[in-house]
Amino acid sequence: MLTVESLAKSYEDSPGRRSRRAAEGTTRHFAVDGVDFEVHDGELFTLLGPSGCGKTTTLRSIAGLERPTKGRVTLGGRVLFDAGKGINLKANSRGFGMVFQSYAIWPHLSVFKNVSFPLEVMPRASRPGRKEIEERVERVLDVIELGSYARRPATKLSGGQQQRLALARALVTQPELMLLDEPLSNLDAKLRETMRFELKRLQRELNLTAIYVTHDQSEALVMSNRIAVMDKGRIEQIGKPREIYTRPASRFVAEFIGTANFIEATVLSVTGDEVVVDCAQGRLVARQVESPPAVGDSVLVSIRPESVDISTTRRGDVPTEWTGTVVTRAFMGDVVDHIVAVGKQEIHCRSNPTVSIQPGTEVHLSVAPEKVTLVPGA
Ligand SMILES: Nc1ncnc2c1ncn2[C@@H]1O[C@H](COP(=O)(O)OP(=O)(O)OP(=O)(O)O)[C@@H](O)[C@H]1O
Repeated sequence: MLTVESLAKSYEDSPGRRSRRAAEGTTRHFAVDGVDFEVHDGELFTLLGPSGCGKTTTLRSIAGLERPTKGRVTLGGRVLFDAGKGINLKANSRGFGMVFQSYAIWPHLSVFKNVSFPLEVMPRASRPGRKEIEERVERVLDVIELGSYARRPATKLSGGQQQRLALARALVTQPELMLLDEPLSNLDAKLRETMRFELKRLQRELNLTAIYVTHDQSEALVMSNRIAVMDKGRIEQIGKPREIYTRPASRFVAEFIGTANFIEATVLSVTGDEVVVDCAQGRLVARQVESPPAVGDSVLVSIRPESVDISTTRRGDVPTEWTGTVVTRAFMGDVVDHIVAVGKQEIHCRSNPTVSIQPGTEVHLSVAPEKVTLVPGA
């Protein structure tokens, strides 16, 4: 539906930055540096990455609020921006609904008026009639479950309700694409979690196509159909949440998406999809279906804490089993973490709270081959 090709946006350096980078012979820096992706119909597509990685600049470029330096943006075949051809449609003619971090509802208007306003200010030719405006506002308020608050001043809503109101205001214009920039970041932790599910439900029920910007990896994993992980103005990996989590394409992605144990290793043998590597802890067996490495390659092994099985008894029937000593244990309600010293490396294990082993105890760690990820380019 939406296609973004070779998108780049550079800014003139600030004086401080300019003097730091004088030796590089440039006075510009790229906030977005060659980004390509497609967003499919009905999909919630997330741009995820640390602060300053270029998420917002990418979103604003798609919205028409920034003029990109290079690239092309099309929506259903319609060219919105093309640097080469000098095409740059105005933001208000791109047909997008937008919800930003500061959801800025209009405090002097009622809930109803906040939602009807975007329709009332439409150009006369496309503006719906009074009755249709009323119907559309009522329908949207019902969908976001604020129907009974229609006459209330917008300021007399809770934070979460105000956030939903901001969403309703964007939805009422029936946009082809919703652009959401950290829309939940001003809410407290508990409400943010509830709103994640609400937003996801709405997106699914209304079959909305949306681009969602966040730096919060758990938010991205819960809500997205697909995620693009960004770093330094570029996309590191695009994939479904599970793929990104279980098969990170780089160390950056593995580190950014949750915690992982990283182990340097060398490939000993490759038989079909079974890869045996040698690391400081001993042998480790991995099942690498996609692009297996070659014998002798240096690789980085990534193992999620919840993929490490911890036990006080030796299993003996598993391909990878290490012996170590519990260093610390932390109870976190729904899970228990153990840090185990295996030789010189500490391995982070996460299990259900029924497992609780005293520090100092000798334990055996095992990992199923399909839970071992060999990160390329290590
Ligand atoms: N108007 C501007 N002038 C100069 N540099 C800018 C401008 N806007 C953004 N930048 C720089 O571009 C880079 C990317 O910024 P951007 O806001 O896109 O990042 P982000 O990933 O959305 O970060 P955050 O999560 O903190 O909002 C940063 O280094 C930022 O300082």
